[in-house]
Amino acid sequence: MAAQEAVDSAAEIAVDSVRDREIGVEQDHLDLVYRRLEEKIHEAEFLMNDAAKRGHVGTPGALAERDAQVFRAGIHLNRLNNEFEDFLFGRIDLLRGKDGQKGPDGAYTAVEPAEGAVRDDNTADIAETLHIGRIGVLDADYSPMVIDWRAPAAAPFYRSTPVDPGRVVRRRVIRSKGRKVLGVEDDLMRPELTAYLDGQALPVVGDGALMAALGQARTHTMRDIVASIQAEQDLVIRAPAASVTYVEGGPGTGKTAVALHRAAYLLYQDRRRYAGGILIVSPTPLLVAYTEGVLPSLGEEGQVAIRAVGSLVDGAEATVYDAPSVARVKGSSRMLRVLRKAARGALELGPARGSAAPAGPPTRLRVVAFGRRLELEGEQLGRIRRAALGGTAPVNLLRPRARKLLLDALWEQSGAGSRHTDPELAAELRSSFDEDISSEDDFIAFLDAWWPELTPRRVLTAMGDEKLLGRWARRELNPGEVRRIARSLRRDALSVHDVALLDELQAILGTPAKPRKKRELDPLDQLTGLEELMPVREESSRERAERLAQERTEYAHVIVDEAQDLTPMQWRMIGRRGRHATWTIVGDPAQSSWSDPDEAAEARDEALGTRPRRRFTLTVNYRNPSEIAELASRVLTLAMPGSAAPSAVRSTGVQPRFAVVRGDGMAGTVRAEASRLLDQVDGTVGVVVAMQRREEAARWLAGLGERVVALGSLEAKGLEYDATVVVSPAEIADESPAGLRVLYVALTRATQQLTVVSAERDEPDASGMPDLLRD
Ligand SMILES: Nc1ncnc2c1ncn2[C@@H]1O[C@H](COP(=O)(O)OP(=O)(O)OP(=O)(O)O)[C@@H](O)[C@H]1O
Repeated sequence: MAAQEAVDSAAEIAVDSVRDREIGVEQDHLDLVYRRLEEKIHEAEFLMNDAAKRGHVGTPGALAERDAQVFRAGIHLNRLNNEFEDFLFGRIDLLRGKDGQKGPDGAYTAVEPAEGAVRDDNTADIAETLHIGRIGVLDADYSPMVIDWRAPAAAPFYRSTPVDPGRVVRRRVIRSKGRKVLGVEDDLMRPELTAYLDGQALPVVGDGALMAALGQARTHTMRDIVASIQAEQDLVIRAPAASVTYVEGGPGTGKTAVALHRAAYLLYQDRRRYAGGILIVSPTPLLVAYTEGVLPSLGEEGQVAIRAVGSLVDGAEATVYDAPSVARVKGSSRMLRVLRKAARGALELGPARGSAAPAGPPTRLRVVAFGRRLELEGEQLGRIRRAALGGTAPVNLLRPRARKLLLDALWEQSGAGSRHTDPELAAELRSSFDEDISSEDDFIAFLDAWWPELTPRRVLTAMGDEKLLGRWARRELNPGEVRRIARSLRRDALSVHDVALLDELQAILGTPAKPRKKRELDPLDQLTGLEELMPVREESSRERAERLAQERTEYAHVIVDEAQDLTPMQWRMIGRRGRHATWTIVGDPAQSSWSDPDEAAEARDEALGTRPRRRFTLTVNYRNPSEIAELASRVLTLAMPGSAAPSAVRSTGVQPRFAVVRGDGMAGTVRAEASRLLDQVDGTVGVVVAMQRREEAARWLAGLGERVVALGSLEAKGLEYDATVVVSPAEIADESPAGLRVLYVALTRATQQLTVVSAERDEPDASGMPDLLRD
């Protein structure tokens, strides 16, 4: 026994010394890279100082040049400073390549080994070593010291697998913090080979980087996966941007991670094109907050807007949830016809409350022309309104047409047209008639009240009146639906579905062209003309991102995460933001909380038009251990018979735990289970309950600290925790028509441990397992 221990400990010491040596090798390289980076920072600072000096010259040309230099140097400095932290993370050791050509990044381009690179006795020499990082760094001779992870030469780091290794022999992930290398993890892509580097056998350290990454404790923010992107994910990230890239995959297959890395890749690959902005649409503000840090960690911030689907309309923010029966109607494309009717109907309500004009629609137009009184009323006005609304333009933009039709009717009533036979004279008279009437106060007041400028909010509020909505929705909704929708629109706050309705209304109403506001100038600058030459204050990248997000209504590329949840009305809203865009759509039909997937698919296809689709499927579950994945797959079988769950990449040996609510009630049981998990894991614990219990669940957990959160089932979308407590599967499943799929989402959030708490309605068996989860 003692002898065996001595052998084991000798082996451990040997492994440790190889590890230390290899860490030292990478440390040497990192030191060199830092030295080079410091030189570059000095260069950038010199550029900035030099540019500042030129500012004293004062000619417009020198100032413009100074601005350009400061801008470039500022970007450079910013990137270098930001990306110093943990920016070198990978290395590949490669066999000699087929073509012997170097690509633009200084690395050899061939993916396949040259003939003879592997000798007959299965030995080979390493011909090239590449380091991969968040940015590329060249040495003074333009040889690559670090290759940007998005460059073509870095692709083998991600693509190579033991099945299809290409030139890669060893793939190494380097863990570093600031200037210090902390560890290395190797994967051998050609384990059958004995490879030599500089005459020495190639050492191998660790059990592989992926497992190390997956086992880490979770925090409340997502980490990038740049060091361990897997081959099937890499294919999606680097897929050409053309048309529509469609990615499906079960829970935990990395869809969100892939979507974020793809945004960074697209920017790297064609920054000019994506200056038009990339929009990432996320289902909830929680998921936005969870994923927000990933792009900055990849060195990208300014061009990408991540927005929750309930925050896509400026000035509107979804803060409440609709009951499933209300959501089902509001999200459906039936609402389109209701909104068109409502937008037209709301014209008849007269001026907005609070405006100077008398309340209610005016019934009579009275003006004086050629010394006589002209009047339009009743049916005549109704006819004119209907004729004006026959136009195809948005309702607010039809106002000039309505004005013209009113003037036509008044002109006809005046009889002046028949008094002049000379067409030129008649036209002149008509134009001065129009001008006189249009500037009359009575006419202006009438038009404002009779064809008020409508805002989406005003129409939506009007739809809260059950009688009016009943009239506008007569052909589309039944009386029960009208009652429920009207009631939901009478509350102060908006739901995610209301936001899509507002956006649709904006499209139906249109925005009348406003005169452009002139920028206010400092009077002194105006006198000296200095204003033109002053450089604009530099924005921080966050300010810039916010400004772009506000100014922008259309994007060059749109990425939709959790696309399976979008309703037809939401697809229309997002479609308007990407009319000329290329798209990446990421989703999993099995996790859809929308009750009519076919209708949503139709709306999606309409939003995407006829652009060709490129489809990818992700097949490996990186989040859940097999023990949790197996349990969740039972619900998948109920929710979507015949569909396959992704295969879990690891197992922990810890089975899900089943607890049953007993004497002390649900609050006590859930609190006790959450506390237990807090003791067992280092990271976060999520407690998922039916939507109706969200608030009480937060109270159950009061005082347990920040590592634990309570979530409604719909809020859990896309998030993950070290451990989860899923409370009453039956309650979650019964809450909506898509309840089983929502339960599937809830059960697939944990990276380590899952506890299921059952109440009476779950019909638990003797072991506490609820009916829905039994095999
Ligand atoms: N290649 C990888 N290396 C390391 N971690 C990975 C990798 N791919 C995915 N992960 C991790 O797996 C987890 C799940 O990823 P992600 O949330 O992107 O999956 P998803 O497909 O969007 O899941 P869901 O559909 O359930 O929301 C995350 O913690 C992510 O960091």
